[in-house]
Amino acid sequence: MWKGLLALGKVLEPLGAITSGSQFLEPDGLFPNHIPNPEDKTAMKAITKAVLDNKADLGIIFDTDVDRSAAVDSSGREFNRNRLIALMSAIILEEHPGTTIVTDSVTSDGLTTFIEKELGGKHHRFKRGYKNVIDEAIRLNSVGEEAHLAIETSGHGALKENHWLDDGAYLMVKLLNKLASARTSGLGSGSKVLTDMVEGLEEPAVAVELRLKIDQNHSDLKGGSFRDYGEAVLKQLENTVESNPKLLKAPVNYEGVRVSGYGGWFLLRLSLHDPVLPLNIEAPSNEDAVKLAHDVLNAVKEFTALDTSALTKFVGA
Ligand SMILES: O=P(O)(O)OC[C@H]1O[C@H](O)[C@H](O)[C@@H](O)[C@@H]1O
Repeated sequence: MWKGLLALGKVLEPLGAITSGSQFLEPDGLFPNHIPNPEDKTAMKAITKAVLDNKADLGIIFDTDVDRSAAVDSSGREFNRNRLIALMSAIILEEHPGTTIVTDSVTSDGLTTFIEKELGGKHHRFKRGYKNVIDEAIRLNSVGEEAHLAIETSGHGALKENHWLDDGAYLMVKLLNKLASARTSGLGSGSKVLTDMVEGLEEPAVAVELRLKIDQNHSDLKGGSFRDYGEAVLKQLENTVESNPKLLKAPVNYEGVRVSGYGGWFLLRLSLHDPVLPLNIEAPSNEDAVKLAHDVLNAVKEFTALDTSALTKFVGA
């Protein structure tokens, strides 16, 4: 948070920005206001409210060490998760036409269509983890595929021009540059220029993440590791998907099991750090999301060390 203060004092105010509506600037390790995470709904609600209450042009939110960020436009629309990636892709693809955008694995199908069909770039959906996406972008460049942006739905992002530093503040500076140049070239003030850049992005009606815990002390692990157990769950799901004509496994996928069906998709994968299988589902309606969840539940329900209660609740809802 102190870096956020630094950004306000050293960058925004000398540039003439009015920052008086800013909030929660006092560092407090107990995080009394909300979880310091730009993916968190309460955090985004707080910044959105501040933007609307203060009639601000733009809201900017960071995590504590400023490597994750998100923004809010003057109408209260969020630039986080897929929308932030879409916006950053639009900016980077103006500067580097045709370049590859590297993202994490939980990005939406709509984002791929937007990057490839609307912006003329290439979407390389890789693995979760900021280090994974950055290393992959560096690797692509080293084998002759140009990539300038590596970014996660978590709000972590890195640019080639910024030496691949995982730097949420730099992403926000790119947005501010865009605002400033739009104003100078008479394209109007305020954040509309940014909002217009993501206009063609299709967003799902339903997007959920359910995190299914593996009980490491459960006898069903038979003394094995939670990773082995998680892999067995994924294998079982993969086999079930292959025998279900309504489901289609993603032809290119770098982690977990990603599947399309009922107009939406799901991804079940192992968490990077925890004994957890995060399940992301996106669908055009709640009914379709429940159908996808149902198919996952049916495939994994025999794994007794896996806590499927969140999934059962979602299916029953
Ligand atoms: O795999 P998960 O449990 O969802 O966690 C994934 C996240 O882990 C850490 O927080 C990393 O810094 C992020 O880059 C990553 O996205």
